[in-house]
Amino acid sequence: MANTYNYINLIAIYAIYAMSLNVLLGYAGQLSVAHAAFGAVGGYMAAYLGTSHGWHFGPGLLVGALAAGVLGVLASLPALYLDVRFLILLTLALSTAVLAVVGAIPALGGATGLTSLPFPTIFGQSLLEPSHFVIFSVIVALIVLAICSRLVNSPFGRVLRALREDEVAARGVGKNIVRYKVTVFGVTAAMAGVAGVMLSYYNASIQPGGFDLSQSMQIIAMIVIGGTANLYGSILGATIIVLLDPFLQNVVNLDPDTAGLVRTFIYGSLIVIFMMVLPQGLIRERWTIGRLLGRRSAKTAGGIDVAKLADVTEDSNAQEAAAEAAAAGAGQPAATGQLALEAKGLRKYFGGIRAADELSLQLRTGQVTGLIGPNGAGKTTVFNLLTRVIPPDAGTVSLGDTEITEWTPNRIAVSGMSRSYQDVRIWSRMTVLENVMLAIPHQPGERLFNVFFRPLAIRKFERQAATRAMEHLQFVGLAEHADEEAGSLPFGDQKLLALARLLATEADVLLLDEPASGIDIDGVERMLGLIERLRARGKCVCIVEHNLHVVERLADRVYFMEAGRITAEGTMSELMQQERLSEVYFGSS
Ligand SMILES: Nc1ncnc2c1ncn2[C@@H]1O[C@H](COP(=O)(O)OP(=O)(O)OP(=O)(O)O)[C@@H](O)[C@H]1O
Repeated sequence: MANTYNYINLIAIYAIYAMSLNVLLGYAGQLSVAHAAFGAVGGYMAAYLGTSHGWHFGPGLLVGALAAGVLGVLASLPALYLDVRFLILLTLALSTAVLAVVGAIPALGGATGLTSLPFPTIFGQSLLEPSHFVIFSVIVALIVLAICSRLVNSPFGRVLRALREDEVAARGVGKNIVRYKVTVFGVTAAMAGVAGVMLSYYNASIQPGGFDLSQSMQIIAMIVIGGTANLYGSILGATIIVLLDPFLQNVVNLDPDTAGLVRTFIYGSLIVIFMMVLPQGLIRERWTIGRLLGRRSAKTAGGIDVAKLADVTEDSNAQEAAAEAAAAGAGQPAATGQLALEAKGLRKYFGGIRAADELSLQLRTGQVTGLIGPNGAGKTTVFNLLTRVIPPDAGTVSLGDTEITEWTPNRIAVSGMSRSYQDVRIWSRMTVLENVMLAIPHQPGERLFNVFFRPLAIRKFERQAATRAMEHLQFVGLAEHADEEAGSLPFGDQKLLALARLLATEADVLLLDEPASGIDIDGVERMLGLIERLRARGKCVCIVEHNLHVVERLADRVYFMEAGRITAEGTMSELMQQERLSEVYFGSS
């Protein structure tokens, strides 16, 4: 029986590790091999305070979690500037550094660590035996499950999933990815700190070796096997990995040393096998207990039932009007022909490549402006400069009367200008509805404080957001696909989804990068019709497009670009008269 309690305690503690890493890795897509090291920081902090300063377990647990959280925040800062692949190296270096430091501090016992930790006491009760500890460890694991579940099933968690799939697109709809990354590193490291404190107090000792890379790999194995982006999967993974040891020793009859080696070999092999054969693990992302019991689970991150929004999809004039109004944004249509955006003297060189030079343009409300030119002329670079995805070497950009040259891309996106991408960049593993909802600006549920302390406000906003998103989907004709995974849509529908997402940002200046490329004739017709309706509602639209028929039909004014410069402008028919344009497009002079 004592053994059973022991395993339950270990499963609970490792489930805390695994669930918190799953939020960071499985949901937010931030690869970290330093999770055990965060546990070490928490564990050492509490153990030191307990052994040297007589601190009680409870305050030590809180301070340990806080210390690990602070280290998590610090680790996130260089992570902001690194491609996700280099995060492994960063966190590996961090893990090695943490263990080297704790191993070198005499007050922390060097390589032998700290031993004879006092028995933990909770509300005056000493937890002397595994059977005493078990209620506490299970309760803490359930609290961590509740916290993680609330986090990932909130609008905040929806943004984390968008970061995992396409950070650029998340920034493009106005999400401050710095805030999300720092928060998720800090919160998950703090939870790892809790696991580290519990593990050291449970073992009554702490050594650097208990938190090394193999421990981190063990936690990663729990996630990969159980299910990335599924918290129940983390608990299952923790159970499998913890019980592997007694299985090898008691069932296969290996001695403890051999069992240790075989176990490490099995982790490594299982990680590789699962990643190749079952990359989402035993329990897939969208599997919930309800779904496993046969209930159809079609809820948004904020818990809104998609089926209940289905009436929006029914065809009626009122809903058409709502969709039209949602697409145009609140309020009256802006007066046609007003200056909405002006760029002056933009310059961008990539080494010796001139992508933009002395480039000035104006975009007006209620008009479609075309940006055309041969491959490599710099058209997409212009969009990148206007939205500051890349900073210009020189020049200014103004949105209305406000200069926005130095603004961040996310600030620009929530201030009235948003863009689409040649390669759509939808969040494939999220539903169609979630893709659109995520782009709605100023959501209270995207703030951590509100996630835990203002659930009613979140629910109310979420209901409104879901309705608005359905109206945008209605506008582009995708409402009946709301609950489908976005990646499963045909490419033409993905382009329409990208347009709906763009409209959800409520921007008045819309930059569309090749909206009609790669789709069939019916799709092109549908897309053009939608853009015309947006223009009629006063939106300022700029399209980059190679298909001159599309430009001719849509654009009120056209800029022709070559080698980073605008070399001609006018209506399409005016430009068609120019020899240079025929030469570039039709190869004649
Ligand atoms: N981030 C970058 N780093 C280096 N060079 C770049 C970068 N972005 C664009 N370029 C270069 O700048 C030039 C303009 O590229 P851009 O993609 O803006 O052209 P484009 O007119 O949109 O082309 P296409 O019609 O083929 O999409 C090209 O030579 C391209 O290789």
